[in-house]
Amino acid sequence: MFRDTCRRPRAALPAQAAPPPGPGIPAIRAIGLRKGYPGIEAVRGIDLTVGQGELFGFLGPNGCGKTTTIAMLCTLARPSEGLIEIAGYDTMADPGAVRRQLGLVFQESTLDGDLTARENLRFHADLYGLPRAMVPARIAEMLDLAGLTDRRDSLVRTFSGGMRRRLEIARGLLHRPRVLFLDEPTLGLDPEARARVWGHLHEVRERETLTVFLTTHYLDEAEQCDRIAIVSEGRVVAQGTPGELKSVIGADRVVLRTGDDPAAARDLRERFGLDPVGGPDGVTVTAEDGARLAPRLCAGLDVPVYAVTVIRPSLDDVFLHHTGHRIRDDPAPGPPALTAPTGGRG
Ligand SMILES: Nc1ncnc2c1ncn2[C@@H]1O[C@H](COP(=O)(O)OP(=O)(O)OP(=O)(O)O)[C@@H](O)[C@H]1O
Repeated sequence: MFRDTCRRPRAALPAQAAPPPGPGIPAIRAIGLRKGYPGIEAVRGIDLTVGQGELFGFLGPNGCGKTTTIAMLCTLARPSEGLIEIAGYDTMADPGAVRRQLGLVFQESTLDGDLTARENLRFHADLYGLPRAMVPARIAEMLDLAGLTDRRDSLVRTFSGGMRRRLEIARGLLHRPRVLFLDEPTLGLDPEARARVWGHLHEVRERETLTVFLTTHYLDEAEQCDRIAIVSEGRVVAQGTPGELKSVIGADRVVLRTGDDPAAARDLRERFGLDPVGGPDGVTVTAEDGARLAPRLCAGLDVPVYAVTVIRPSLDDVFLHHTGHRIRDDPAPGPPALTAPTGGRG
């Protein structure tokens, strides 16, 4: 959550959309980023490179330094050490040019409930100094994108949580930023509202050339990221695509429910060279590619196979492996499982 280190910029911001960064220039580049507060080193040497157009997830347990890092990337807090470039602009040397590149959506709503949706957007357009002639059309475009055109003249305090989030994202995009920072964009929303916010985000990414830097504690949101960095105690401890991160921590598990588990275990050992483990759910083997192995096992065992389940390592397993915590403190949903009933042989 953003605290006092992290305030919205007060000064009016530049009028023109920033020119696009040249090809090959990262949307975000941070080198050796550190930030200390009295008695605590919140960020302890973070390196990050985020490419143009990426949906980048920044995950970590509470208090690991995510918000402090975002505050520095957004020019809202000064690093104790390190270099940051946003679309090639140095945050320290050229903060104005950097802010022109940024859209910010914080955990806590900064909408004015006593203004309408349209008035909130107009206020933001004035704050960012958008050319007056383009404001009505851009506001209409953003309201349309947020699915709020028919509520444009309603007071924001009458909006649901999901509508507010969509309006906040629309507002963050009004001045055509190159990089959108989203701090827990769907926190506290019900599943339907979360799905709509994500639908909105995907549509935005199709329409606008945009890099999204996202923090989330939701597993399904992390799964949608192109790449993820996992932070623990102020450092990046793992980085990669969701698939890469999962493949590093281990293999798939294939669980077989059979008519004769001891015989199946013997077959698995002798014919397939596997190392089966028995349990209440059946016989389990591990494999690099469980989905490919499962049909071979079904076809090759002499005992009847009633069901086969392939369990892949989840991002939650990855998170636990690197940080010692689950992504959420409350029980997370289990990993996606492919269960195929089968007649087997015999
Ligand atoms: N202004 C501040 N003064 C002193 N300590 C701070 C300040 N802001 C953050 N901290 C401390 O720095 C550490 C990192 O905080 P930060 O808010 O960056 O973590 P976070 O990963 O964003 O946590 P959360 O997921 O709970 O929002 C924490 O120990 C926090 O208490």
